[in-house]
Amino acid sequence: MATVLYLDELSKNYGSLKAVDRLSLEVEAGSIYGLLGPNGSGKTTTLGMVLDVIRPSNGSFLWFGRSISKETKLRVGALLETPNFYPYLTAKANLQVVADTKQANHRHINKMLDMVGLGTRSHTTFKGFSLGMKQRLALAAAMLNDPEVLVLDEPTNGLDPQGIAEVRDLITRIAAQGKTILLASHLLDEVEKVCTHVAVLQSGKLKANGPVGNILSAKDQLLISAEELPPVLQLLERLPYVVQFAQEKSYISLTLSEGYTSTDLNRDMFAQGIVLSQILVRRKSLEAQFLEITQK
Ligand SMILES: Nc1ncnc2c1ncn2[C@@H]1O[C@H](COP(=O)(O)OP(=O)(O)OP(=O)(O)O)[C@@H](O)[C@H]1O
Repeated sequence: MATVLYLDELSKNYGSLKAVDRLSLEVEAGSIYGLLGPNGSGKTTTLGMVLDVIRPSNGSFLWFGRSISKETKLRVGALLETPNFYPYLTAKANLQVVADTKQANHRHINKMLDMVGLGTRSHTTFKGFSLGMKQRLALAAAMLNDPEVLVLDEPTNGLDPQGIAEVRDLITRIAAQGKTILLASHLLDEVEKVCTHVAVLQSGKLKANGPVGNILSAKDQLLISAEELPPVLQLLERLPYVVQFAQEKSYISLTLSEGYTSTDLNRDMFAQGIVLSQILVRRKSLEAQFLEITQK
């Protein structure tokens, strides 16, 4: 996979505050890369630096293997905050204005309005739009010159649940067209639902990064008990899908490989003549995992 964006020890200091502290990461083509972190963790500053609106204090970054330039900027669309569209112009007229400033072809406008689900509302004035529709129009504007990469800062901020669902769906549809998306969010479940990769930031520092499934997958823990624990422990040794187990007083806690459930375990125990008296699933919340990562 080609590397779209490469950050090498990128840093930004505001006086003594290290807003972004030696951040290194790689965004691969076709990924939906989430920058996840609480307010003030440096997400917006990072996006600002790679979009050339904030000057880094140290470190460097490359887009498509090159320093940022007019040419690389044309390949990256951005949505940093809800843009100021003209309230009394229609959705279509607003996109015409944006197309002119970006020197993008007007023939993409209808296609983009359709893509963001505003095709039938192209003649509605911007002021009549819900917040979700405004955000979708902003995404259409960012996509007008057909960039390979979209950079989005908190794209669902302030939206109601329906607006959130629409924008998230739109992001995954855009990615399905082969675009790369870099998305900053403080919402764990947003990153888990939308992103393929994640970098967890805290106080400007990278705490963890990798595929979302590796970093944020909450493995359920099973708690089981039986009248006699030794035969259970012996069988657990032999079951290939048991990742780890430990006896805790009168019960055993364990985790299973991806794709296996308590039903598989119960069936295999029963086949060996073991009747489990209790099976409990203890779900590890994403929040608990996030705390684990950020407290490391
Ligand atoms: N222009 C500035 N001058 C001084 N400090 C700044 C400036 N911009 C950001 N900061 C500080 O840098 C840190 C990182 O801010 P940043 O906006 O990048 O975080 P964030 O993760 O995007 O948070 P949020 O979601 O609240 O925007 C914060 O402590 C913030 O107060």
